[in-house]
Amino acid sequence: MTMLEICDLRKEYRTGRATLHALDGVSASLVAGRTLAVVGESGSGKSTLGSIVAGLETATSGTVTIDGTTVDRRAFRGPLRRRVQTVFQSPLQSLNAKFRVETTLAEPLRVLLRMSRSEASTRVDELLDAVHLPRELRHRRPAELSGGQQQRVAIARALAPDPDLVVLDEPTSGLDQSIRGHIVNLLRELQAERQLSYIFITHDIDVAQAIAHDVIVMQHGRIVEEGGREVLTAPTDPYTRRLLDAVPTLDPARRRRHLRLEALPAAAVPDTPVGAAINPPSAHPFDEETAP
Ligand SMILES: Nc1ncnc2c1ncn2[C@@H]1O[C@H](COP(=O)(O)OP(=O)(O)OP(=O)(O)O)[C@@H](O)[C@H]1O
Repeated sequence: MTMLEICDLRKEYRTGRATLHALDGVSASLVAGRTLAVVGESGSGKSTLGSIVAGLETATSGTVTIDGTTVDRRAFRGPLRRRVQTVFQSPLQSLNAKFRVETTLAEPLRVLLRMSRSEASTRVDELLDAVHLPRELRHRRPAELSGGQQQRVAIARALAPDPDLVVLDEPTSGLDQSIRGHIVNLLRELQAERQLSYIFITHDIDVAQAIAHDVIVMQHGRIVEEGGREVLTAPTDPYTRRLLDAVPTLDPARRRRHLRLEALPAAAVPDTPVGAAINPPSAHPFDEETAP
């Protein structure tokens, strides 16, 4: 079922006398339980799109609906505040440096799910388990964690209020190559367990291939190509081809080992909806992959 509809979205910024079209008529949709990867060069409008969907910015015109509810500031004062969460490139954008992990994770539970202190405390352990972090880390502050651990805490924080849609804006870009694969695997595992829908913004084509079910390629605020993962292996648009050509050439098997991606059980891949232009689940690039 389509959960997200983006219709003719425009975002303009006035810069002096000029008008910059950060988004210039973007339309897209996302079926529940799937990942829409948004790729494109720097400045193409990816983050602007994610910020509007996440209710962090308002569009100049156009609409975004989530399960039929129009996304606007008012909607984000209601249930959408719980249902849509974000993960950013820098975990420190989501984590308060002064707070211990347990405070960071308990806050959305207390505020958005109205849990008691003891309920929230138990749930903090469950969230740490879900992102494969030792429970003892609950007593640490962000500075006492590695970059990968910080990003796992940021993901746990996004999961805390039990969202339906997570907007991930370059969540692996600040991490070492070896850690990226672990985070991608974690996100895929969480998606399968919780039927999460993702908007995954990235300039990293390998990561996009690893996580995407559907892809949009953006340039100058417009979609220049869209489709299933094959957009990233057999692009038809010259801009997408140039984007892919800019990626250092590694053969696909080496890329997968590079990212340390693990196979998920077949059932973990969301069902292919009827009529969706994407590869069947068995064609997922990592289904046949075993960890190196
Ligand atoms: N607050 C703002 N004021 C003016 N221009 C802005 C503002 N925010 C973004 N822009 C411009 O809008 C365009 C799209 O920016 P956006 O951050 O969405 O691109 P992006 O594809 O996410 O880039 P990157 O990968 O570098 O983050 C850029 O030209 C950017 O300079």
